[in-house]
Amino acid sequence: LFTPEVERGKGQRDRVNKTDLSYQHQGQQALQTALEIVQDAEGWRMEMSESGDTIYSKVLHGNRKVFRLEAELEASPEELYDILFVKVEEMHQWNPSIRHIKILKHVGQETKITHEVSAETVGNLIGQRDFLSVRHSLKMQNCIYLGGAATHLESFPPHPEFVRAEDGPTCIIIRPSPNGTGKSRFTWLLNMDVKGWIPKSLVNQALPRAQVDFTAHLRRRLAAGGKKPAAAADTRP
Ligand SMILES: CC(C)CCC[C@@H](C)[C@H]1CC[C@H]2[C@@H]3CC=C4C[C@@H](O)CC[C@]4(C)[C@H]3CC[C@]12C
Repeated sequence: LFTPEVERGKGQRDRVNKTDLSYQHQGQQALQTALEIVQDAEGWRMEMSESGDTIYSKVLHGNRKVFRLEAELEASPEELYDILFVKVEEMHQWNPSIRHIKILKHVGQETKITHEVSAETVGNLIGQRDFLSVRHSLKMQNCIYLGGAATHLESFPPHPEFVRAEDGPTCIIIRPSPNGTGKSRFTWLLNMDVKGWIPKSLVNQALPRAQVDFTAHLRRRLAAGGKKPAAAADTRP
């Protein structure tokens, strides 16, 4: 792996205002920080490994436990970029862990501010959370990087209905699998502060579980191609 020079992303050349520049900077910074976590080889412990998918964990300074999923997916990096970044607003259609996801602001092609609401978990051990994040992408010749971190938007304060959690600094690295198979290597750093008063042991079980679920739903989405789930029947009289 190598660290891209995120400071000089194309977006930087767009004519943008101060706030937009600040969001671009936050996005680039999130990606940079997350890549540094992933690329530090020290201290990772294997949590689980099943049919080629592996989740590692590591405890960072300040006692935060982060999780790194490694998997191979049957799609090109471009296709995954399209599903995970361009069409991010469709994510709740194929991922039942997400109740709602909306782009609140576009900053150039590479940066967006998103609002996400997670679904109730089984038994509702961890209640619904909402997230306000800056999402940033960087496309290199082969690799595609997605970065993200919690952010603020004046026009979008925390909602009293939810506990606002913080996702990030987080990243996804998508690389083509070797030998031109058309598949991709997928690395996802989950670095989340779920907030609220929940036992750490519970959170540390829920997070790798969420990664396993996410990967399963993504695989189902890839197998279904562009097909949308059948629309609910119109029950109006
Ligand atoms: C355990 C409970 C509290 C949370 C479970 C839901 C988690 C797994 C959900 C909620 C919001 C989701 C994120 C929403 C948006 C994006 C941006 C996209 O480009 C890559 C996936 C990514 C980063 C999602 C990963 C999964 C995610 C973090």
